[in-house]
Amino acid sequence: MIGVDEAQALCLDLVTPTDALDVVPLVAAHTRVMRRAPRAFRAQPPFASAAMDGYAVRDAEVAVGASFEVVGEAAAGHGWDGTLSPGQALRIFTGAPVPAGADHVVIQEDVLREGGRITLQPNLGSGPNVRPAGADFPADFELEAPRRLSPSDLALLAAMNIPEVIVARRPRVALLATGDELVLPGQTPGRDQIIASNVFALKAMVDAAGGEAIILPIAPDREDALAAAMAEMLKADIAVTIGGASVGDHDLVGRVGERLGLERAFYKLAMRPGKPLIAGSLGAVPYLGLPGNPVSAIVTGHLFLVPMVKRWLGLEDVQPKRVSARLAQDVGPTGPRTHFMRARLDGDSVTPYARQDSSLLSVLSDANALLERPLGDRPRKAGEMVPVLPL
Ligand SMILES: Nc1nc2c(c(=O)[nH]1)N[C@H]1C(S)=C(S)[C@@H](COP(=O)(O)OP(=O)(O)OC[C@H]3O[C@@H](n4cnc5c(N)ncnc54)[C@H](O)[C@@H]3O)O[C@H]1N2
Ligand code: MOO
Repeated sequence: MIGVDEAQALCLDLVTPTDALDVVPLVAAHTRVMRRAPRAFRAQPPFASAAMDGYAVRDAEVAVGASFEVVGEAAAGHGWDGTLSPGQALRIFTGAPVPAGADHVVIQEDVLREGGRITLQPNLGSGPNVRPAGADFPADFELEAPRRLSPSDLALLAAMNIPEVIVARRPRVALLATGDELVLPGQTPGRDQIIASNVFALKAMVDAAGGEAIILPIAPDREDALAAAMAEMLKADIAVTIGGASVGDHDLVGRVGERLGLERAFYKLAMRPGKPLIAGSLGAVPYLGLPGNPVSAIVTGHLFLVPMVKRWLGLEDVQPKRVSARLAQDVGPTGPRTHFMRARLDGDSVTPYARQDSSLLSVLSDANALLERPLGDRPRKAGEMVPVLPL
């Protein structure tokens, strides 16, 4: 069986970053992946501007007791066109262009004004209270791409006078739950049935990663019906089945996939939970066959599906973040599979849950991290540093 790192690399290899692009206005661009680096063509601020309300003067003339004649006024949006001469001051407000000849704004609290003159007072601050032109960004500034646009990115793009951005289209990710035992929430389950659950977590994860998950009708454990349902996924950008991946008589996904031209990249990996994962191409569509156990499906979704969505969008840094944390308690040795233990991360202290069965959604919901225990690892003591994946 292959290891987790190799499996992650093979899954990414299945995906080509899309060249399907959308042009969207800034108001619709939050979390979209910007693919072209836009250029500002205008510095910010575009002129030296006052950082405080007060009086613009020459820095060389600033001294306690110095006195100036006030010759005019500048406010934000309303500059003053002249040039200050020695001995002159300009009344100025925050955001106004600093006039030629001035390079210091004395704040009004440091000034005594009498009629048309000001005198600088003993508590004089140091200044200069002037924001140079281009202090935020220069005229040739480019915002690096690809990037997933944050709220601050949107403000920066607006300041650059960019009203719309070129972003990757969202990948359509088809999610197909399989199994005769499943019904949707709100339906009435039969005596031997349970509620399909993990598809809702996977949809939320895909959507949050920048994709557009489509939940297909549940497919039964019959070859022809499953083949028809899986054929629907050939229209998607990424295809995902859930369940039926293991070795049981009713685990049909691999076999049916092959009828539809599935080329496997791998089947099974040394990971707990998630061993019976299938990865490959279904026709031309990147495909994952996730195991059905809810925790297995969600953990493999986190480690393999979400990075595939991000790669499709054109992002480079796609793997889940790992941090280092201190074990809060002793843990035993691991077996032949890397164990992603459901855990609680508090500050830099990590505690695995006692119950680790891959059916336990209540434990996963309480968890906020996965404690990664490499395969064949020795017992570890409380206080040792270990890798952790925040959820
Ligand atoms: N003899 C062996 N049996 C099993 C092995 C093995 O190696 N040899 N592997 C086990 C492991 S590990 C896993 S994980 C499961 C995965 O099996 P499948 O992918 O075939 O999943 P199913 O059998 O369809 O379902 C497993 C379990 O999860 C429930 N399920 C399925 N889909 C959903 C859903 N959408 N929402 C909620 N719950 C779901 C299903 O009812 C089963 O209880 O196989 C082990 N067996
Ligand atoms: O690998 Mo299974 O996912 O342990 O339950």
